[in-house]
Order: sequence, then C-alpha cells, then structure tokens
Amino acid sequence: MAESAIIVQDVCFGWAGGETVLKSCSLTVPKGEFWMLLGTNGSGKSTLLRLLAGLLRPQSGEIKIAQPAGFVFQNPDHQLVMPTVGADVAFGLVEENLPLLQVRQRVEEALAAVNLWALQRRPIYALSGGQKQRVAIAGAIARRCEVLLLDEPTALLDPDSQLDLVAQVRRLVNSQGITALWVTHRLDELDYCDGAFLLERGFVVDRGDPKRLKQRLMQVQEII
Ligand SMILES: Nc1ncnc2c1ncn2[C@@H]1O[C@H](COP(=O)(O)OP(=O)(O)OP(=O)(O)O)[C@@H](O)[C@H]1O
Repeated sequence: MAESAIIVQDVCFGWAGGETVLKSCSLTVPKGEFWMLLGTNGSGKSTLLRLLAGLLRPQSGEIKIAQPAGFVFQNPDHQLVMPTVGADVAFGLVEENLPLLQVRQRVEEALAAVNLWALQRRPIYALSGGQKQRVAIAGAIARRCEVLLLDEPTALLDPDSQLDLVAQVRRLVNSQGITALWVTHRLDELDYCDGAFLLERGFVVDRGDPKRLKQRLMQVQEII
C-alpha cells in the first residue's frame, strides 16, 4: 500500500457548548497526491483542517500528518504579514535561523515554483487575490512543507484565477512531491485532483474517484 502523508483515525471533536462536529471521522491521504474535501456548509471541513494543522486537538481518535505542514486560508489577507512578496516568504523562515544567503535562495526557489519570481519586491497590497494565495503557498514551499492544507483557497477568486490556482497546485504536487488536501465547494476543481472525500454528519460518507464524486454531487445539485 502507498505511504500515507495524512491519517485521521476515528477522530471526534465538538466545539465547547456546541454539538459534536466530527464523529468518528477517518481518512487517509497518500503521500504525493492531491485530494479534495467536500461537504455541505457546516459539515466540519474547516474544523477538520484546523485539527490537521494542530490548531485544535481532537477529543478522541488519532491524527498523523507528515511535517512540516503549511496552511493556506480562504482569505490571504489573514496570513500575509509583511509589506512585500519576498519579505513575506522569508518571514516564514525566521524560526529556522538559516544564513541570509540560504534564505534568499529558498525565497527565490519558492517564488519561481509559483511563477512569482519577478514580483519579489512588489508590495502585497498591489497583488491580485490569486497572486496573494500563491505568495501564501510559496511561504509553505520555502519552509519545505511536506503537506499543504488549503481551506477554500479560491473562495474569493474570480473563475479564471480560481482555475489558475488549482492548476498551479496540481503542478506543484507533480513537480515537488508535496501532498495537498484542498477544501472546496466548487465541483469544477475536482478535475484537478487524484481523489476526494465527502464529509457529512461528522464523518466521511464517500471517498475515492473524483469523477464519480463529481457526477454524484452534480446529480444532487440538479435535484435541489
Ligand atoms: N470557533 C467556533 N466556535 C464554535 N463553533 C464553531 C466554530 N467554528 C465552527 N463552528 C461550528 O462547527 C460546525 C462546523 O463548522 P466548519 O466551519 O468546520 O464547517 P465547514 O464544513 O467548513 O463549513 P463551510 O462550508 O460553511 O465553510 C458549524 O456548526 C459551525 O457553526
């Protein structure tokens, strides 16, 4: 069996004073693959991603995830903290105490990987939404992240930038061997991934071939 980069085993989680959101939730993502997580509003997709990122702890069950893991939020303005593109990517390397030359090299490599090399000195405020998301992804690449967790990264993008971003992540998974788990509501994005999970009522009710899942969800959308 292929090695797994993410293993979620019987995880339960509920917010304080609220209902249990995840009930015996289990999934595995093979190393070096691009998987998506779908489900209706409030089904627990963001909660699961936050558990995977270590921002929350499960009440029971087990999570194993290859490290380091990088997180990309729905709104890039919530995670880009420095004034320019290059400085923001370098910021994530501060804790690693690398020599300056190596920091420069990592920043350049990461920006080249997301086709932003030429924009190194550009102020963050002068970027489009899709470019901002690519800066956030470059930050994870510079940190040599094994896993990329993306929480509806295209929610604020127009349809063209949306498909550009998902295609970019597809290329990164292929070229850098990264494992990606991407939360989405957009069925056209399923064309780019290796597999998908459908989360409902706190657990994974379907998983596997994205074409089959897309078909299933399109039929549901036609009915309602
Ligand atoms: N910080 C919080 N405190 C309390 N309850 C929360 C918190 N965040 C989310 N919830 C609740 O947990 C449940 C799952 O929310 P979550 O955001 O994980 O769902 P989701 O599948 O990502 O939804 P969406 O598709 O709308 O983004 C919801 O009922 C939500 O109201």
